[in-house]
Amino acid sequence: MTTEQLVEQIKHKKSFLTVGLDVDLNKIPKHLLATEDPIFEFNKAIVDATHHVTVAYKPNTAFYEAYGIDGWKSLKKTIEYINDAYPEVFTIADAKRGDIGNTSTMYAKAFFEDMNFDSVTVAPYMGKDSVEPFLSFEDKHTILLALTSNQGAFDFQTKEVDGVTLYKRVLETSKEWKNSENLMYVVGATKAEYLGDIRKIVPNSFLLVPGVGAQGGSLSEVCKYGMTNEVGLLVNSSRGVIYASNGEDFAQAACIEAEKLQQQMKDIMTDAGI
Ligand SMILES: O=c1ccn([C@@H]2O[C@H](COP(=O)(O)O)[C@@H](O)[C@H]2O)c(=O)[nH]1
Repeated sequence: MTTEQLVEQIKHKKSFLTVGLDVDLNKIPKHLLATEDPIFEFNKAIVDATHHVTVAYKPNTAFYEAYGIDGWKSLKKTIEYINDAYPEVFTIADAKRGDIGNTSTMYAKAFFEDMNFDSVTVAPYMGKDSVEPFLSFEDKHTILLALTSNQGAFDFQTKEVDGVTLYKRVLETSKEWKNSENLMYVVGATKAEYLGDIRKIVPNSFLLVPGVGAQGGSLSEVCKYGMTNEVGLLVNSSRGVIYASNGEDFAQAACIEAEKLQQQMKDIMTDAGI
């Protein structure tokens, strides 16, 4: 998917909501456990109930890898279902990969070719040759971790190295890499106050912003400092949407939560004249 198609979808749906498909078999409704593939059945119901207000789905691969081969099959079935039934929706493999060049090429093939995701999250700290293999895929997007939502972000990312804050160095340096137009960045919603500085370095790049909902980040603060005139944000909520209920009404409850977030996004976009 091109960035233009993503922007079109955002304007059409008046939404920049990303729903995180972080499926934990201990949290899903009990009646689904009797089905052949409970993870897929859960995801399908969530996607069918929320796609009208959602522009991206973000399965975190950890939640599938934890179930071994069966989990990986459920992930593949999920992405195939989204791509077939809702091809306009952007897909993100939250895998946080990155390795020496030839290994990164194999990671990129796994997510872009075999799984056919639109994007994958990548850790930047092995540097240019670990990221460029992802960037070479046309109409695919690499989402580099910049300033993460967790407390541990303060251990390294906000520290100064040679007079430059590390996350700022990640942003500045990565802009010089080959095909850097295919780059997006992760910035946690819990770090909204940093978004002004981040936008000085990457004024137009899309930012994937996890951390609203369960982690307590504020949607309005994120938009105040991080929104561009084409929105430029994909704001993620995982647990806050998908576990709104663990009863038989789980999909309907997820729909209600997703629609609430979309309504707030629509209001913010309208106020900004988008
Ligand atoms: O900085 C980061 C990077 C990734 N994540 C991931 O996003 C979701 C958030 O889930 P919630 O349930 O909405 O808290 C999850 O997959 C994280 O691994 C993040 O939270 N922060």
